[in-house]
Amino acid sequence: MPIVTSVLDGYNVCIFAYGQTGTGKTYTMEGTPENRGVNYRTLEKLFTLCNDRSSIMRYELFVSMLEVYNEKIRDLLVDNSNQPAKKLEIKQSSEGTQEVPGLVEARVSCTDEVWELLKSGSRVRSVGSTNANELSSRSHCLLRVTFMGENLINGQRTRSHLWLVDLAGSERVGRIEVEGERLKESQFINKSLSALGDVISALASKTSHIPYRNSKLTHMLQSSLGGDCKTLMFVQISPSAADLGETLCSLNFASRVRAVENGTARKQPDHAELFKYKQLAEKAKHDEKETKKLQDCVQSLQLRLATREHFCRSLQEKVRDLENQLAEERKTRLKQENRALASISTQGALSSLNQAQKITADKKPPLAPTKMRLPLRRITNFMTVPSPVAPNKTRKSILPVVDEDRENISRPLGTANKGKTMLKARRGSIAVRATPSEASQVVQPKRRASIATIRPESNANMRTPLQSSTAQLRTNRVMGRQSFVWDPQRVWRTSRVSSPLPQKETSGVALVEATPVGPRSSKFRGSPPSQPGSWKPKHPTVVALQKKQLVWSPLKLRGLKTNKRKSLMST
Ligand SMILES: Nc1ncnc2c1ncn2[C@@H]1O[C@H](COP(=O)(O)OP(=O)(O)OP(=O)(O)O)[C@@H](O)[C@H]1O
Repeated sequence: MPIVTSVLDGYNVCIFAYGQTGTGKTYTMEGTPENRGVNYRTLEKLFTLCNDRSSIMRYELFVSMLEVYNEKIRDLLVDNSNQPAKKLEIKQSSEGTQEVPGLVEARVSCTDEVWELLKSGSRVRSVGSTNANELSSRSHCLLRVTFMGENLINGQRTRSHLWLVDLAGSERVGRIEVEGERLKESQFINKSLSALGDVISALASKTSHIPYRNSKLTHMLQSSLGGDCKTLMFVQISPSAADLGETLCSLNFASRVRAVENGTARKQPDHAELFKYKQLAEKAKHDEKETKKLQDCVQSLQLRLATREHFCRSLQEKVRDLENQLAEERKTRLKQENRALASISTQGALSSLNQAQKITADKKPPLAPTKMRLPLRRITNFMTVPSPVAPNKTRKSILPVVDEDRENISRPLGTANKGKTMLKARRGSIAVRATPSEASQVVQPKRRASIATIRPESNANMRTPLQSSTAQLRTNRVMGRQSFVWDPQRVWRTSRVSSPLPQKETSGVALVEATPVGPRSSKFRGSPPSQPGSWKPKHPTVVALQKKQLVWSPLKLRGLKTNKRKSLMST
């Protein structure tokens, strides 16, 4: 049987018996133990072929058996004697095949197992007694054998079905004289066979619509009748001349079936395997989409990273520029500080040299300057009267200082002068202390301005122009030379040189008036001792002009010498 071999090759095969009732359809399909029917022989042949191909192919066989009785599907392999029959429905799978969910599929490995199953199913099948057949089949019996094949060489899998169908016999209701339940069964049988005839006619005429769903039988055999399967039909006819009409009908039906061309049969791949491959393909597609999304995300992150790197590079360049600028500014400032220190050291050296010369001349030990000094500022003949109130640091320094340790304080003229009311020429030294911010930037020596004045200590209300000027400067925060600007952060230190002039209270004013006031006044203004030798200035540069009662300064001394020369030359 070549058609049976096709099942093992992966083709769907359908073998069914059609004919008048009592003509031997069941006998042909099932047979007897002595004369095996098509079902047994087919399965026997298939098992033989499976054994022959065992080195190449591996098969698994599953047997299902059902009947369509009165347009109802019933599983014949279920022992439902004690339970009501479970209702089964035909469903179309995703692969386009018709499946009956819940149908028993018994795995068989040999012919004997199949035979036992067929016998058990046949016992359950609905039969009835009619005038034509004592054990007439009142239903369509369908035996489905599923073959799961796997090629051991290439791994190809197939899943094919073999349908072995024993149709109920067509019969004339009036002739067989059935009533009641048998009449109803005959009507359903004739209706389903008529639907089968319509499907065959539609398939033969190649119409667009094939009425498969007009009956459970045609619906179940849809893929076997009009699909890509191989179909074989047995036509059972009666040899009796009385059944000539039914015989002609059966032959006409067989002629239509023979005219049906379904096209080339195709191998049926394992749909489960195909479904698995489909799932793998869908998963690969999904993974590809995810990969594309991740690639887009990575690309956007790379763009953001590149943007941030560019921004960081620009910031680093800015920082580098600022560092270079800061370094240049530091260099410039360092140069300026070096220049300032050099000039200060030069001036300090000159002043020290002058002081050393004078000390040598006076044979006095030089005063050891404890701190670096700037050139003495120009001293004006204005001196402010210290205010009795506001005891701040600056004002305190203006008050008469009696500390003998202060280097700029003139020594007292004698103990006899203590307690006497007399005008004393005083010199105020104003020291400037650099603010912390300035000290951190530029190292500048403490500045000191020496101011000589004469002020009667007894009368604090009297003010000389110098005092008024000092007061005014204190108010205006401007003091000394024009280039000397008052800085509140600095501390002024004034020291006074007591004037040795024993003058009256009003003589201070006269003395001050007699003091030459010019744009270039001497740096130190003090009163010389009243008697030569009685007073010796502590500071060598401070010389008081006693006779003229003027504040003495080296510059003035130089000017006086020049004027004396000029006057001598003129005389
Ligand atoms: N070729 C045959 N050789 C011997 N007996 C046969 C043969 N064909 C049929 N019979 C006998 O005829 C009787 C009816 O046969 P069978 O039941 O197979 O008919 P049927 O077509 O299936 O009827 P129904 O359609 O009503 O089921 C049976 O008793 C069977 O043994």
